[in-house]
Amino acid sequence: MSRELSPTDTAKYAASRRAVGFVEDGMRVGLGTGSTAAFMVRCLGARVRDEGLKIRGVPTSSRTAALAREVGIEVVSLDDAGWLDLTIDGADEVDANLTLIKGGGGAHLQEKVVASASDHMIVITDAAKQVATLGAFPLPVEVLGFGLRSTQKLIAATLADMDVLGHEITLRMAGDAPYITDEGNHILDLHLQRIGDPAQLSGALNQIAGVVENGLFIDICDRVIIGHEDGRVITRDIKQGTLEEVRLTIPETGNLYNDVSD
Ligand SMILES: O=C(CO)[C@H](O)[C@H](O)COP(=O)(O)O
Repeated sequence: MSRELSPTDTAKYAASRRAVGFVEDGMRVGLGTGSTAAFMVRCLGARVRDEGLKIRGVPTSSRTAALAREVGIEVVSLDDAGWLDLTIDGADEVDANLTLIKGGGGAHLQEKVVASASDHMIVITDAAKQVATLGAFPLPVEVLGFGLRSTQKLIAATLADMDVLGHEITLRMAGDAPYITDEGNHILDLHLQRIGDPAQLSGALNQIAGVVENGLFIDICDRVIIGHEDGRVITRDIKQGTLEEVRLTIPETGNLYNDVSD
C-alpha cells in the first residue's frame, strides 16, 4: 500500500513518534490539538493497542477528545486526573527559550491550562516553526463575545502604549461567522510581525477586561522535538541542557501506526 505523506507531515510524524517514546505506563498525559498533535495521538493510541500501555489522556479540545477515544486512549477530565506527568502538543512558533506562540488551531486556552498543570511539556514540530524572534505568526487572543469590540479597542490601545507600531487585529472567522472556541469565546489574531518582550506583552494583554487568555506560552515548555522530512529528529531539553539526534525509519508503505516503538 503506498501512502501520500508530504515532507512536512513526515516531519510532524517523526517528531510525534519520538515524543510518545517519553510516555511511560501509568502516566497522565495532556493531549494537544492540531495536525501535529493528531499524529502524536495516533502514535500513542498505537502504543496502547500494541503494548498494552496504560495511560489516562486529558484532551485539550473536543477534536482531540474524539480522536483519542477513536484510537483507544482512556480520556479523563483534567480535574479527574488531578495533575499531569506530561503534556505533548504542537505549536505555531517556538524560539530558543522554548517560548511558544500557540492557538493557530483555536485551542490555546485549554492547551495552556492543561500544560500548566503538567510536570513537563513537550512541543513537537517541524523545523519551519523554529524562529529567532516570535511574532511573524499572528498572536491568538481568546476574548469574550460580550463587549468584543471594546475589548479589541483596549487591546489596540495597549499595543499603542507599548509602542507596537503598525499592528492589525482581526477577528478569527469560520466561514461567514466568527470562530467559536470550545469555551464559547472568540479569537482576535494580533498581527504584530515581531514580539520583542513576550512576558511584557502577555502580562499586558491578560490584564485587559474581556481577554480570557493569549497564545504566548512562557516558561511552560521544557522540551522541543523537531522532526525532519528525512526522519531525523532533534530533541532539546532546556532543563537538563541536553540535545539528542536520532534518525527514525519512516515506512514508505503500509500503516504508519503499526510499529511506533523506536
Ligand atoms: O496551538 C495549536 C492549536 O490551538 C496548535 O498546536 C498549533 O496551531 C499547531 O498546529 P499544527 O500542528 O496543525 O501546525
